[in-house]
Amino acid sequence: MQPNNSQVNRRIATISAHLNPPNYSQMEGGSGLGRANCRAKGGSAGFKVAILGAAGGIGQPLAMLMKMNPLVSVLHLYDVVNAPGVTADISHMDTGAVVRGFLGQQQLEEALTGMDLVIIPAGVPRKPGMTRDDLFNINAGIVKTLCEGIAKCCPKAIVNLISNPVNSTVPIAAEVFKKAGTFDPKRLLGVTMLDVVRANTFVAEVLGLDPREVDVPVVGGHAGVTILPLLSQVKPPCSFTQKEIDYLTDRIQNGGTEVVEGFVQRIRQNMSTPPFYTCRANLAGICA
Ligand SMILES: NC(=O)C1=CN([C@@H]2O[C@H](COP(=O)(O)OP(=O)(O)OC[C@H]3O[C@@H](n4cnc5c(N)ncnc54)[C@H](O)[C@@H]3O)[C@@H](O)[C@H]2O)C=CC1
Ligand SMILES: O=C([O-])CC(=O)C(=O)O
Repeated sequence: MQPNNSQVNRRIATISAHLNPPNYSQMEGGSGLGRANCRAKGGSAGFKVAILGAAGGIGQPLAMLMKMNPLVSVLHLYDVVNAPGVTADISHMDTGAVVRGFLGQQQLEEALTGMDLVIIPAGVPRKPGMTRDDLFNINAGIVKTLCEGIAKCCPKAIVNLISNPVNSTVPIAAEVFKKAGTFDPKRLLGVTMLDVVRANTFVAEVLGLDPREVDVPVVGGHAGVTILPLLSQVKPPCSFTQKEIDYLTDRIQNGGTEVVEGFVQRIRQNMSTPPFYTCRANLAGICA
């Protein structure tokens, strides 16, 4: 059956709304997006998510996973390089979320306005021989600027910080939000789930179990000795010899270094970020 004129006009309006999104900062007094303006393609409501650093090794597959997530209706991809190409690619996926790209600091505020969740993998990753702390000087400044934008444009958003050193970037974000009067400890999360994932894997190997059946609580931070696996609290309940405890603690605390050092050859050959590491960090972001 042929669509009638009004149906055709509605379809054209929908397509042009996706291609030419409204200027959010001028809507609703600049106080954020209304639900009615945040529908996914097909019309379902959902969360508005921004990824800052979306063109990087973590950002790109994270963008893909978010585009696959049925809870997400609007996905904003921001980076200082390559955002248009990544946005075009991700937007071709046949899932509901509307994807929009933002390039460079002049578009940061537009990328952030009205967001419910902001995930930050922006910054530099470490190379073999570096500690996460070696990233502090450069990543601290990046995170500070991005968080100032969040405080201004989406002060109620939940913020997931992936950029390292997480032990320091989270306090930096907290200080920025305190200064702006928007700090809420329940809404600021450092992404450390990768430590839990590694702990589950290594403990399952020692116990001879399927990792999906193992739950190891890990507390503390996300670097070396600040990563504290609670091996006395493992589910299912079990016990370890001192040798096993030493082995597991060391392996869990240095899992990131194991990956970074292991890919020295890959980096020399200018190959991209290792796939499992990327995927796990992204799952960590989603689960945090
Ligand atoms: N918390 C965790 O579990 C994990 C954290 N990481 C950390 O995540 C960060 C990103 O790692 P990768 O994606 O592998 O690095 P990458 O170098 O592949 O990507 C970083 C991206 O950030 C962008 N960027 C740089 N400055 C920016 C700015 N001012 N605004 C917006 N975007 C900016 C870059 O253009 C690039 O696209 C690193 O600091 C790394 O250490 C990595 C793995 C796990
Ligand atoms: O170790 C790194 O540099 C990246 C990271 O945080 C991890 O893999 O846990």
